[in-house]
Amino acid sequence: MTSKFHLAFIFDFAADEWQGPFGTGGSPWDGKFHTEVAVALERACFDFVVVEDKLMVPESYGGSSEAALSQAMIVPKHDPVPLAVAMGLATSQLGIVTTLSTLGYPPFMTARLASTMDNMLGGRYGWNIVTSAEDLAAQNFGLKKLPPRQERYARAEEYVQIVRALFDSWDKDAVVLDREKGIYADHTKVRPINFEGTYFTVRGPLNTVPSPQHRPAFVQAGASPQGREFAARNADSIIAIANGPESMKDFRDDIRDRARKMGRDPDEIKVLFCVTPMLGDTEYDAREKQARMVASPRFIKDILAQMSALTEIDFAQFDVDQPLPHRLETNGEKGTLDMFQQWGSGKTLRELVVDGAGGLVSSVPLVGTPDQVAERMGEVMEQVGGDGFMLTTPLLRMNRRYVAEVTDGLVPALQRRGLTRSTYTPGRTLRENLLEF
Ligand SMILES: Cc1cc2nc3c(=O)[nH]c(=O)nc-3n(C[C@H](O)[C@H](O)[C@H](O)COP(=O)(O)O)c2cc1C
Repeated sequence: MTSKFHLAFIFDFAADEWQGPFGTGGSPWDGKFHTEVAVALERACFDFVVVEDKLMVPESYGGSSEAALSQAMIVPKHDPVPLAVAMGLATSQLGIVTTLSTLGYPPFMTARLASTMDNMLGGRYGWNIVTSAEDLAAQNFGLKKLPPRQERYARAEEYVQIVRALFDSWDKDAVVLDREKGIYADHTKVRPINFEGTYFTVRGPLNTVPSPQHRPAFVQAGASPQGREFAARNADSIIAIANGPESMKDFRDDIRDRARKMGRDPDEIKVLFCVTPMLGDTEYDAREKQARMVASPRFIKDILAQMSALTEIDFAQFDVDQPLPHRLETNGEKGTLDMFQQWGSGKTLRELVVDGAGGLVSSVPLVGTPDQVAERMGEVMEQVGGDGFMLTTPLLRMNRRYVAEVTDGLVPALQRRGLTRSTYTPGRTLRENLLEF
């Protein structure tokens, strides 16, 4: 019998599927559409939603921003934190995770923002820790180039150490609210951290009250050896991509081994694999939908433009009907690139896109009726060993129909099989929900 597994969802505060027949018009900028999605995810008992983020306008595909801007791909994108407030106030149990880059925010501001959010959301906030992966982003923060991965993660380790120390700069019981003695906070329970490291100097203490989780949940998506090491040390949940059940199992086992060696209980880390279910009333319907999507010339171009944005490699330079001329390397999102290029397979670029028909982040194909897909998800989790899935769409574009297929078709089918949560325990924090099974 498969034990329960966790569900999360990742989207960005960007245009919906604005050109499709079920899009919502392409202007979700008041946050209401995404908030409505968060409410639907809570109804389906998802553990959390992640708001992805990037800090640049891509110019890698064809050496121009045209592909990104004309198709609303990765950009325009609004800041995730105000959206997280709106989503948090419209829900009461769903975890809300926002991406904050260690490149863009000083650690004091991240700690302050995370503590404020966790207070406002009653212990449901999480931070998706990213180091950013683009020269174009680095150039928005005073750098000429993105530092090499090794250095980005060394800096991120120091950064997280500071953020943790800032949360601990207030004892849990520092706020006493003693009306008789006239004491709001006990100053002996609040101390500077006086941190001096290689990259940062931070005095502290934090100037917010301790939050319900004290340390909000940490989410991370490292794929390289450095990224995995960082995630195994720090994350409560890891966003992962892999190539089928065997590679999913290898990834999870690797993270758990690394965590064990660091003295952590591996069960404290929930590895959630990205999938992009394609659902239909019948299996034929679902397969037809998938075939229509991959046959569209726009889909091929959009996937390649997205790949260019994430890796800063110009995929417009390659013939789509030939194999890639050599193995590609990037200082950007290497895991995504390696999975995509399947080096040695001899496949043409078009075949690589069609192969990854679930998009760049699909760990295992899930095409069929809600019952078929639910059954398959259960089998895959059984093979992998746990912990759950991170649902999304091939190009991060959403419409209401897709959300309803997931929350009102797939999730009930999972729940009928006892595979996913069908209630929340009231009052639990995001981290407690993750640790429940
Ligand atoms: C599903 C998924 C979502 C991600 N979301 C973001 C994001 O919002 N912002 C970002 O800068 N990087 C994001 N990343 C990139 C990761 O943080 C990480 O850099 C990447 O997976 C490569 O791993 P590495 O840093 O160990 O090479 C995401 C990666 C994946 C697989």
